[in-house]
Amino acid sequence: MIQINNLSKRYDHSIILDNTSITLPSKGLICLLGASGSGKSTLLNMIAGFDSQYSGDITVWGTSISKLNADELCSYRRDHIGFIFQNYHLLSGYTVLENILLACELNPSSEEENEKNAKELLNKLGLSQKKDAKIENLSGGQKQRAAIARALIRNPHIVLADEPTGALDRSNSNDIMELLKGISKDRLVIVITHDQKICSFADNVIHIENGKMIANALDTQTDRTDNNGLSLNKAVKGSAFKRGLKNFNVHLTRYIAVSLAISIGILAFMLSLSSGNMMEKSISDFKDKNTAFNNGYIKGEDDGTVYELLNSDKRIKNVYYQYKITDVTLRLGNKTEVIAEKYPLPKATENMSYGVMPKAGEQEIALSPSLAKKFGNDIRNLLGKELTLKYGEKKYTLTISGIYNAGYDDFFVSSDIEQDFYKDRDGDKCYSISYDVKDFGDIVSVSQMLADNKIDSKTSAKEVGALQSTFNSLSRLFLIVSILILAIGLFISTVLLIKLQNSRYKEIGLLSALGFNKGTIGKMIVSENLLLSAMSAIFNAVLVGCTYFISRVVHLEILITPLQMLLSMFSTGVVVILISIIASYKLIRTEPAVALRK
Ligand SMILES: Nc1ncnc2c1ncn2[C@@H]1O[C@H](COP(=O)(O)OP(=O)(O)OP(=O)(O)O)[C@@H](O)[C@H]1O
Repeated sequence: MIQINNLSKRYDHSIILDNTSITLPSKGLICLLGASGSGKSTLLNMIAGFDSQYSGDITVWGTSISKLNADELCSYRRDHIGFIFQNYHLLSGYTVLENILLACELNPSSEEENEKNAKELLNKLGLSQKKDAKIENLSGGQKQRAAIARALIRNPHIVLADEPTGALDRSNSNDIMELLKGISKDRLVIVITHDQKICSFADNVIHIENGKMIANALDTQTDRTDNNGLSLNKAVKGSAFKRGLKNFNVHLTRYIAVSLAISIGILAFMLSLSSGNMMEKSISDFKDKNTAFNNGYIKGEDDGTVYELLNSDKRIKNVYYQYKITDVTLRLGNKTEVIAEKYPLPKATENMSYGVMPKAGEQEIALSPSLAKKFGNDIRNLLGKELTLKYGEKKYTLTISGIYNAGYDDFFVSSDIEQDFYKDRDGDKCYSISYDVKDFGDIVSVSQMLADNKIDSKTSAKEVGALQSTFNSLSRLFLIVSILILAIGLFISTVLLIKLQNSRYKEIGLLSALGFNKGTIGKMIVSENLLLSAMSAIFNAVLVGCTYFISRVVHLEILITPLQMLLSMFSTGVVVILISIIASYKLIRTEPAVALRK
């Protein structure tokens, strides 16, 4: 027996039900009639325990459901209520059988037993042929039967049907009503309808008019004994992850689109960060080719001023005066050449034909092509060969490290050997000054400082400056484009996720109506979000891998370090989780009645 006492319901300022009372029997078919907007669905929602925002009291078999907490209401809905929705509320992407079994997921009985019951019910309803058909491929009448099967599968004591025949033709309507009439023999069935002909099936009719429930005398005498209290079993744990996985499969296409959009955005962003790596690679290539890249050369005599200026600058090291030297003998194999006069020359601006400039500490020498030819016709073959250099009393064994472009007989040795040449020249007039810049990044600024002091130095500052400015502009451009791609990716995926979640209010409302509590629904959505995040991270890894592979094939210097790869995957996962939390926050918090109305 259901006792409704002094029930009032208002939405904002409009009163829907106005301090109205009625007692309903435990068995029989009751039709609920009333004008559109009179509050029929509102009343049904309150009896079903979807909506508990009202004043007054609803007592079902001696238990006031108005006083139940959210979890108890879930148990009540799950164990006692079968609800047939006006618009079926069946889940697309799921089969007929899966839709029906959804109501059994929180059932303690075994999966086999539930499936057996579902199949028997489908048989009775003439839907056994369609059990494996996707719900969206069914006709209106078939959908309504599937919805009835879902409402009956747990053999509820109260069946509430909101216009179950609204979308059906007369013959289908009659079939459905016959069915509901049949099951009302041992339970209470309340049917909302606008159709007077449907009322001919009813044992009683309740009218809702001006916020009041009006009925002919209802026979409730026979079920006084049923008022011993509702049995409210503890919530049975459903596998939120299993449900999340199933949902993930159903919405897979949209989830793939979201994952791709985010992964591409983050990949673009990571690539722009990798432009720093490209810069470093180009600098190291430049250094390999031009080993005298940090050397500076200032021609002319000095009274100590320039020397002091260079030595006092922390960015500069290895400052020394250079002098003209004479009578240098070079010997390779059985060939000897004498250089009568050798003037110091700038190293950083020399172009190398083969090999590299001599490096300090390596005992190396570079020759001009005309000098090299005197030791062998194939000058390239000379690289790596050992040569003896004699200057005064000094004798050195040096390896030929390179051949540089010059039209006369000349050579370069590394700064340490060169300084050794000049050991006893203190007091002589210098020809030039040599210095090294410690850091690559300071080459341009040191040249600028010397220019500001009206000192003309020969360095690789122009090349280095050009390299840096090209890279700076490229990196800036790359960063802007990648931020744009990232923003577009984030925007698209957020919109897709919000749209997807908005389309799911009915599904969440339905689960709630079937007795899934907020915690389980929340866990289900979180599981989906985690799966989406994992999928996006994997997509991102695959995209990074493909980009890396393509860059190798087409010889593009795109460098992504393993750490950046991990970071890219990790940030993709985190971004997806954040967006999904934002997109599903409202969804998880929405009350079932509100969710079902959306
Ligand atoms: N969540 C809500 N917020 C505000 N107003 C609401 C809400 N739900 C229902 N209403 C209003 O309450 C009134 C009763 O709605 P209800 O759906 O119960 O009517 P009904 O009798 O079932 O109508 P119909 O026969 O057209 O389905 C309507 O005016 C409706 O606009």
